Amino acid sequence: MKGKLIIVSGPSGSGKSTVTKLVKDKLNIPLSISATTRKPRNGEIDGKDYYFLTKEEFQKKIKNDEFYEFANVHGNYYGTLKKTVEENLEKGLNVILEIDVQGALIAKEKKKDAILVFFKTENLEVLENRLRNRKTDSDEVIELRLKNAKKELEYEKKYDYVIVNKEIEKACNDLINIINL
Ligand SMILES: Nc1nc2c(ncn2[C@@H]2O[C@H](COP(=O)(O)OP(=O)(O)O)[C@@H](O)[C@H]2O)c(=O)[nH]1
Ligand SMILES: Nc1ncnc2c1ncn2[C@@H]1O[C@H](COP(=O)(O)OP(=O)(O)O)[C@@H](O)[C@H]1O
Repeated sequence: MKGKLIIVSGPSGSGKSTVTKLVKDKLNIPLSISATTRKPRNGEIDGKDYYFLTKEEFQKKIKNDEFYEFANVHGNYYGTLKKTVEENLEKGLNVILEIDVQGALIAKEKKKDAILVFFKTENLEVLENRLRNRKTDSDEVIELRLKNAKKELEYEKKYDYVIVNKEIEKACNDLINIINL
């Protein structure tokens, strides 16, 4: 049997990385590492958090048709490599992609039975507090992410499930239940 493709999106700061990492560990789902032209944050490791590429390297991969999907998000390119998705699904492994709303719709077009899960916080104030407390981004970057959050929230209705991330443990269980449906 082939694996399931689960796609997780949500505004920056909604907690999708935190919850997805915990769920992947718990269910033994392999990591799917995206490529990006964003600069690494403190503590981020190339080949673990992302494949950090130059714009030229990224564009070469676009030209060589290496991406399952890609998009420009908050001013940088992000993309999922085809091999990350296709090899694992063929092996019968579930794949979780944590990607933006544009990429999610591209992936859903390609694989109609993909399950789309949208993460959000109770309100924008909580989102802003989480982004500020994370201390990974400058004020300018946070402002842009909050501005984009309002647009991203309009995509919620296109998703199969919505998780309001209040308690981490509850959000993890919600995601596990969706995967196991
Ligand atoms: N389309 C697409 N989006 C991605 C991919 N990888 C990450 N993203 C999205 O890019 C956005 C920014 O990610 P990141 O810079 O890590 O910031 P964060 O969301 O604040 O943790 C998020 O919405 C991610 O879901 C990818 O491979 N493809
Ligand atoms: N349920 C939660 N309650 C409180 N803080 C959370 C919760 N989920 C995530 N966080 C924290 O909020 C911040 C943003 O989470 P993160 O997973 O980086 O979001 P995203 O990947 O959506 O940008 C991080 O500092 C994380 O530790």
